Amino acid sequence: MKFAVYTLYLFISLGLADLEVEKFGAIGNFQSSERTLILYLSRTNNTKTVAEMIQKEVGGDLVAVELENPYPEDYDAIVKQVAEENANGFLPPLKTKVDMVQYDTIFFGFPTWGMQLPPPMKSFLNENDLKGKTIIPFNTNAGYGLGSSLSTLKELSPNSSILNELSVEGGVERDGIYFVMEGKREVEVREAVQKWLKQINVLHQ
Ligand SMILES: Cc1cc2nc3c(=O)[nH]c(=O)nc-3n(C[C@H](O)[C@H](O)[C@H](O)COP(=O)(O)O)c2cc1C
Repeated sequence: MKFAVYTLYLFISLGLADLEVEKFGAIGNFQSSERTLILYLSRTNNTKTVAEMIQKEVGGDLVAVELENPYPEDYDAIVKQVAEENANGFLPPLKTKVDMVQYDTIFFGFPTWGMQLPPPMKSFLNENDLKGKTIIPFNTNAGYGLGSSLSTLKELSPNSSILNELSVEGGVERDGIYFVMEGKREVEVREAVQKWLKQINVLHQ
């Protein structure tokens, strides 16, 4: 009898332990996606598409960075304005306001502009306190890489933990190549996003 009771107890506790693990896993995932922000700047929708791919994998809130005074449509004009802003340290005011208290994890997406972090992303880091939060950078560029953007991100968020970035080739607006995240390229980038999310342990293998 004693043995039977003990066996029953063992079964119940093992069962409960199993349940606990499952519950914890589910709640863990749920909470992390609830408290995840996917923030991005995008002019020709390449970085936006990567942001949407990330959201599809991990959930979270997708927010575009928008300016109070939008940049000119003309490519040469925006290049000139961004170069001036970078040289003067001008931080363009943002229309986008985010209550950061609700987030622990911030996917931080931007195109490379003038081999730097675009001024609106510098504005965002200046306007918002990301202390104690995890920042996960992602980027698209015309094939020249990230330039100084990651070191600027680190400088402007000294009290955050910054995970390894994803950087992929996007458009080449200079040459009239705007949106490229379709067909074969979309499939390649989606695979790169999934691989990266596993490497940084956001997705499980
Ligand atoms: C103002 C401006 C400056 C750019 N400077 C660079 C650069 O320095 N290096 C680079 O590889 N691509 C540069 N690009 C190209 C973008 O990084 C690339 O097209 C990116 O995929 C655009 O992302 P989006 O579609 O999300 O706006 C620049 C684009 C713009 C509009």
